[in-house]
Amino acid sequence: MTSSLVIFDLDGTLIHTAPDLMASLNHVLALDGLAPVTFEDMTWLVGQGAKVMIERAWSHHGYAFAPEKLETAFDAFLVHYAAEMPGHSQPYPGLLAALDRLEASGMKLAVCTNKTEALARRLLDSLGLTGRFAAITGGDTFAVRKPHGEHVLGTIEMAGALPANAVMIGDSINDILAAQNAAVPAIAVPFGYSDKPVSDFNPDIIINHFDELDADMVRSLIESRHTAG
Ligand SMILES: O=C(O)COP(=O)(O)O
Ligand SMILES: [Mg+2]
Repeated sequence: MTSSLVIFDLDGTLIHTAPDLMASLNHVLALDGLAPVTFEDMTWLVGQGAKVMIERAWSHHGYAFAPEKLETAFDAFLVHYAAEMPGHSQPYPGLLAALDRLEASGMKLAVCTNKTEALARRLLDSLGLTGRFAAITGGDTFAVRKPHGEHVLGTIEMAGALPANAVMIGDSINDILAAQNAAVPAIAVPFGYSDKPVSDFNPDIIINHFDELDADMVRSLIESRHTAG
């Protein structure tokens, strides 16, 4: 039988990265003399990768930018963000124990993030976590990214699992929609970066802390999907 697969979003789900993302974004904004964004703003700036984050911050400031400026700003962001890694970024409380529990039950783990794959790998490397995941895919790994279901399905395939045995855990509407588009059960966490309550996205279940996540929960979500047809 194929192993179950638990797929994690990265920013705001596995790792609390917003302070470092914000520092690098504010560095880029300052290059154009723009005011910094606040931590509150990060709840709607994060989710579609760094390029969209920069564009959203520019629009927020009413900054009329030429599209070619985006590549320069993105490069400046990458240099700043990668240089500080892992900075203040840390796994959320209870995460490492939850990964241990799932692995001990024979489950595979994967990461499906809209960060670029290189940045995601670098961050996970810097925290000593890369080896725990059967697959790590980013917003640039495939032709599409979350909320597209193919990003989730591609991650499942790379991890050597089957959609019928997978669940997705995330903090934003992109994660829950991507799971729904891939027809896999969705677990939402309310402690990440979302400007709307995660209950608005109709996940199958919400966990408030990683202490709640175990193999029984994953199995019952997968089984309930099968009985529901
Ligand atoms: O960095 C982002 O904008 C999104 O990253 P995530 O998909 O890991 O939440
Ligand atoms: Mg996220």
